[in-house]
This record gives sequence, C-alpha cells and structure tokens, in this order.
Amino acid sequence: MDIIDTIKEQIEGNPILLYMKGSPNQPQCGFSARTVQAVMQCGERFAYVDILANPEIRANLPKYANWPTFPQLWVDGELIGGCDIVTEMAESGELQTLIKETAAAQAAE
Ligand SMILES: N[C@@H](CCC(=O)N[C@@H](CS)C(=O)NCC(=O)O)C(=O)O
Ligand code: FES
Repeated sequence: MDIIDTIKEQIEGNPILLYMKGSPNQPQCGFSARTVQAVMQCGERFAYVDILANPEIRANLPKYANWPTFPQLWVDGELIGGCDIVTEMAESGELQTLIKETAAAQAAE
C-alpha cells in the first residue's frame, strides 16, 4: 500500500492516535514522553505509532500533516498538535474534555 494511504487508514481508523518516538511505556524522546503522559492521564484507550520503527511514516507524515515534528496527536481525523499544544491543553483541562468526548462517542457507535 502507498504510504499516504497507510497514514490515512491509521488516522481514519483510530479516533485517538498518537504518533510518537518510542512507545507509551518507553518513550524515546522527552517531547514524546511529556505528550504521552498527558494523553495517558485522560484515562482512555488510544492508539499509537512508533515513528522510529516506521521510518517511512516519519519521512512522509510531516508533509501530509503540514506539521514538521513529532509527536503528533490526532483526534477524530484532525491534527491537534505536538508537545507544546497538548501539554497546554492538558493544563487547561481542554485535553481531558476532548479525549473523554471522543472515547464516549466511539463507545456509543
Ligand atoms: N515544539 C515541538 C517539539 C517537538 C520537536 O521539536 N520534535 C523534533 C525532535 S524529537 C522532531 O520531531 N524532529 C523531526 C524528526 O525527528 O523526525 C512540539 O511542541 O511538539
Ligand atoms: S529525539 Fe532529540 S529532541 Fe526528540
């Protein structure tokens, strides 16, 4: 499959999706560590892709997303942002609301 199709499929198939370096239990960069921590604190299930293990995604997602760096949090098919945005949203409580609403909508499907 074309790498862009793979990316689209991941984004469309996973309402809460984090592209990160490493895994939630073993993040390989401080930015990914802080971001995954914020997402985990919301207490809902989420998908992740380790871009260090997927160099093609690392090379192509920034163009597709129009966002140059990792991590990238995608919710409901939309890019929310990276570490700065996600941690700010966690501090304001906005992230919890967004994640909870998305998880509840998915459960109701
Ligand atoms: N300010 C960024 C920090 C993230 C960042 O600078 N990421 C870099 C270093 S981990 C990156 O993804 N570089 C491109 C790459 O490694 O492919 C954010 O809010 O997410
Ligand atoms: S891997 Fe060096 S800053 Fe993220």
